[in-house]
Amino acid sequence: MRGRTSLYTVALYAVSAVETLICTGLALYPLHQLGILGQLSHFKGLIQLYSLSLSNLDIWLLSILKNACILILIHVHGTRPGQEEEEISAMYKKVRRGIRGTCITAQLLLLGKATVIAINAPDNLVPIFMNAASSGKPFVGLVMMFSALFCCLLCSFLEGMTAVQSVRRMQTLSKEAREANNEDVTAPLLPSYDQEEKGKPHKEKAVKKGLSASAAGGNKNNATISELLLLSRPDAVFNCIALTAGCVAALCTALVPYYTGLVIDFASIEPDRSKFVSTCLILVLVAALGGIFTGIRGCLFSFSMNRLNVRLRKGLFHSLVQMEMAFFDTNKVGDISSRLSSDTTAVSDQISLNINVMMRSITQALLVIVFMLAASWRLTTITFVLIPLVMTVSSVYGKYYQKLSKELRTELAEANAVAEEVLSAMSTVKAHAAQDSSEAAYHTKLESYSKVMIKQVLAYCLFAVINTFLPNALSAAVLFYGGTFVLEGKMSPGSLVSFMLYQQSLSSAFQAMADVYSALTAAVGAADKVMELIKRKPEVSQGGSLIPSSLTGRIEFQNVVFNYPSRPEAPVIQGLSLIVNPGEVVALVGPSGGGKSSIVRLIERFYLPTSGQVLLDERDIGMYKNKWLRQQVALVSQEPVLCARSVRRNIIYGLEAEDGVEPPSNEEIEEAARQANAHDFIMGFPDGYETNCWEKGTQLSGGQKQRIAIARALVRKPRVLLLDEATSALDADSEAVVQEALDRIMANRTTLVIAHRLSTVQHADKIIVIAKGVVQEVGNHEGLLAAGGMYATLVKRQLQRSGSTMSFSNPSTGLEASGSSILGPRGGSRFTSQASLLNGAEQVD
Ligand SMILES: Nc1ncnc2c1ncn2[C@@H]1O[C@H](COP(=O)(O)OP(=O)(O)OP(=O)(O)O)[C@@H](O)[C@H]1O
Repeated sequence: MRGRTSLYTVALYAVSAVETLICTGLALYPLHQLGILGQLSHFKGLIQLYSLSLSNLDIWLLSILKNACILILIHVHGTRPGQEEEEISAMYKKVRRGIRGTCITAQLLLLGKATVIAINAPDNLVPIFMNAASSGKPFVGLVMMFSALFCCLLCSFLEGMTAVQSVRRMQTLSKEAREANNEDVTAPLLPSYDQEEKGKPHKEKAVKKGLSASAAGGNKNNATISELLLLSRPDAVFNCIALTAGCVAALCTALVPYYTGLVIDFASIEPDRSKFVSTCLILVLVAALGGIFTGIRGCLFSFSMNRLNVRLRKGLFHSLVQMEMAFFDTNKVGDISSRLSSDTTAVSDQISLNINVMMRSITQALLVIVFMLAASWRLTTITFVLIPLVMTVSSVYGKYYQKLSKELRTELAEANAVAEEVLSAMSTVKAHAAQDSSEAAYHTKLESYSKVMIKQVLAYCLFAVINTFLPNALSAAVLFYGGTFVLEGKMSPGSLVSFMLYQQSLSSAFQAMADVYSALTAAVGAADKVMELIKRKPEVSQGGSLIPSSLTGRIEFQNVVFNYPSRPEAPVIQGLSLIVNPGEVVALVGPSGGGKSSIVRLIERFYLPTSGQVLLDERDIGMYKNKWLRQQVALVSQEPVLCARSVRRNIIYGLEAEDGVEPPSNEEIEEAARQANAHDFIMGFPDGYETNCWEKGTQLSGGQKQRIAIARALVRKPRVLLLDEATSALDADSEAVVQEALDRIMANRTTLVIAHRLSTVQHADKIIVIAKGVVQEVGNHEGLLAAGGMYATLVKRQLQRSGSTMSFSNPSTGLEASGSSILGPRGGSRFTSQASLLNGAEQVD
């Protein structure tokens, strides 16, 4: 941050210093050459020198005034303290406007001077400079004047850019400092490094939040056009060859008007048949070469465009799969997939296509300018006065278009998210007859999208109108002055025709550049989001490098405090300490929202605790190598997600050769499936283990999916098993089969079970009752019933709700319970009760 701020400020000072030096040199050197520098010490002499028509003193003065204005604006006006946020923001806006206004005024004055010289300067220049030249001194007055003009013009552009960026940066820092301090602070435009440092963590936090980071934390992750161009670096070879081909093609294009002019002169002004024929042949040859090299250039650029597209998608996908879970809590899947599909294509297409056009246009423009200067420097100057106008229109439009483009993508992503949500939950939509409201929601989103799209279309129309008018106006002006020069005998008709063709060629080059600029700025809108994601570092690291030779499976929570990053104000776990000994089966029960699943997520390291530690075998869980940890700690969740691939590949998900591990053998896969009660039904499929599960396992029942998920966990031979309501979504029959498998696999493993059903938890070695992120009770089923606390109440409520005839003997609560199905041994038939601890819990809460 500090570097960037310093860079802008340093760049501003550097450009101002260079400009002052060059302009001073170019203003004083001619006077020195003429031996009249001494007159500068007299005020009268200075006025006289300034009035010389080819003097550069006015440019020098203008440059000094401009630099002074910009620096004064930043230092004096900008350091005034503001009271309110709006005041400060308005002040920065004023300063930026002032800087822009100063630069534009200077640029207009410079262009005005160039026009006046081009129209009025006599052919023999000013005698005084002619005398200097004839006296043998190497001095060309006009060239120096144009150098001074060009230098001042260029520097004013650079100063404008750096100064505005500098002010923007300062505004962001000032805002961050205010937010960090949460108190009224003065808002100097040139912040101290202290302020920058204060703003830093705040901004980093904002960036970490996700897709909306740039809105909160400035433009750190914003892709700039130069960043987009850098993305093409790996294709540098192809681009270089394409560029060379483009240069040759541009040279050929630039030669066409030249030979056209000669053909006209040899046909009419100085008739010469043989020269006429040979020039025509050369013209055809030049045109043919131009065509061939244009083809080579286009082909190579298209090739690199496709490579870039693939590279972008790979980079983005790589970045996405590394993201921590909190990222997916705050970013919609629709938005993310839109980045991956349309935005990457937009970026790569726009970049390569526009690099192609940009290179061609720049080369073409440079060559054409040389030819134009050779044909007529006056007409060239007039042509160039109008160019900044076109550029200004393009830049203003570009910014607006970029904003609209970003808005449009966001609207589209939102509409897609709604559609995706509805389509992926079609059964729920139909079951609730929510088709109409779903359609209405989608229509609303589409309407907002259409509104932005209409704005974008109108913006494009306006730009097209202006962009078409300006080149034609330019042609008319050039034709007028060119015609006058021909009438005055200063130019041949052939040269005027050549010049007009050059000018058209230049116009098309600039037009293309303007188009490229606006298209690139549109690509920046898409690239902003893509680059933001590619560059984003995951908040939860991929883990350490520890791979111990054995693992007992002891889990310990040491005073863990946790809240979800997306809801920092809502504590989920508050000072939780618990120990699960190796081989123990521990059940977590408690009211809904109490934090049970969050405990499992912390063990899985989907999230990091806010404070405290989660230990596995007395070491912080983050120290273990991620891949190894995922094999040792297996999770079976309530709704297992199967992928559109074979049953076999679903079972060994994450253990394939591409994952960098030795894939399990067929025997191991089948053994895992047998233990999960899945082998028989899998073999019942026509293709057995090669049967495709289709997207999200749509062709399998809930129980079948769950058993494949259990096999998936078992094939890893985990030491720790996490069962997060693994049977709660199943019907009684499926639950029976799945529960039987679970009972079997729990043996000899540390198992943490979350269950709402009494049948699942009552035989656990230890039952931990969690409510509001705090351990309320710990004990076994009988002990907790006897204690008559929250667990006993939960059980009581459950039995009442289920209408069960079962009764517990519970002296303290007075509950009478019986029923062999519930009280049966572990591994036995313990699944007949459909009563839910959750139901009871809701009332307890
Ligand atoms: N991804 C998330 N982002 C933000 N808050 C969350 C997230 N997941 C859960 N929560 C919140 O954390 C709290 C604890 O949720 P958790 O899923 O751990 O409860 P639970 O005890 O497992 O509940 P249940 O028994 O209903 O599954 C709840 O208030 C919930 O709203």
